[in-house]
Amino acid sequence: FVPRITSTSPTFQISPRHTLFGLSAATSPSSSSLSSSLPDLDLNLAIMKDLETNDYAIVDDFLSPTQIDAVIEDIASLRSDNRFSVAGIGQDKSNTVNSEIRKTETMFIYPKLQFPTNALSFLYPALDRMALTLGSRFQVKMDLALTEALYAYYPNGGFYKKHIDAVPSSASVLREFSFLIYLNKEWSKSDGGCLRLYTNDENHLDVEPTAGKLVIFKSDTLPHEVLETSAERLAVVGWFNREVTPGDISALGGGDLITKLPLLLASAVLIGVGVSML
Ligand SMILES: O=C(O)CCC(=O)C(=O)O
Ligand SMILES: [Fe+2]
Repeated sequence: FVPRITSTSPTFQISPRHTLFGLSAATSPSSSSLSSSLPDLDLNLAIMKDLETNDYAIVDDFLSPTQIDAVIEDIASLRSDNRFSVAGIGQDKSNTVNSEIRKTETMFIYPKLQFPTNALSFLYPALDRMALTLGSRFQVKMDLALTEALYAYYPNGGFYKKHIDAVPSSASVLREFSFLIYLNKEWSKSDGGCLRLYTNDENHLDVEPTAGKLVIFKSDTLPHEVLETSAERLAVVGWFNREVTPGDISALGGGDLITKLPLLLASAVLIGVGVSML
């Protein structure tokens, strides 16, 4: 039995209708005054149900237009300050750039920046709440100190080949949920760049990275890839990690996790670590 999210959650007590994890999504003009005064549990519940049944969930209007603009501005200004670097992939000891697997530029936004930008000051609390909500729904103890996230900029021609985010025998096994928030206004089908979710052996689902959309999926079960994009493609990409258990340490023979944990706490080195090609 998984408890229903109740109104005792502080997130929902103070939240207006159509608020997800503290971020106000676009409100429906047709909602009645009564329902607009109630917290919107159904939308949250729908996400949780989707995640439970399909291992993924998609919310089209997670960010408001103002929030979308704030994150886009943030990425533009951080890129012009040269805060982005070409992303590497591979095993941790040789986290070398392999453009055959992934072509993108990234900037870590976790561990949290000491002086959060305008966008990060609403993203950080929203992401923390999201991790806690998911943890309580799925009865997993999340460790917010281990949250990883980055801004990703895919240039024209960017892509990321099929992979899974949580790989056994590596510290990435702590990743419970992967999340993506897309920031691409005026996206058109001909731009390519879809997130392809391999929902089972025979089927896949292509998700367009349109502005404001949130995608959450189980990190260990859902292979996915970014199809080549012919337009610049912006995303917030991240992973909510669960607490380390003694079982993790013995399962990994101590080696991987013990050597990586201090690093993991100091900086999000898991990116590209243990992400295996399928
Ligand atoms: O940019 C995306 O849509 C997905 C990125 C991804 O899968 C990853 O960084 O692990
Ligand atoms: Fe991924």
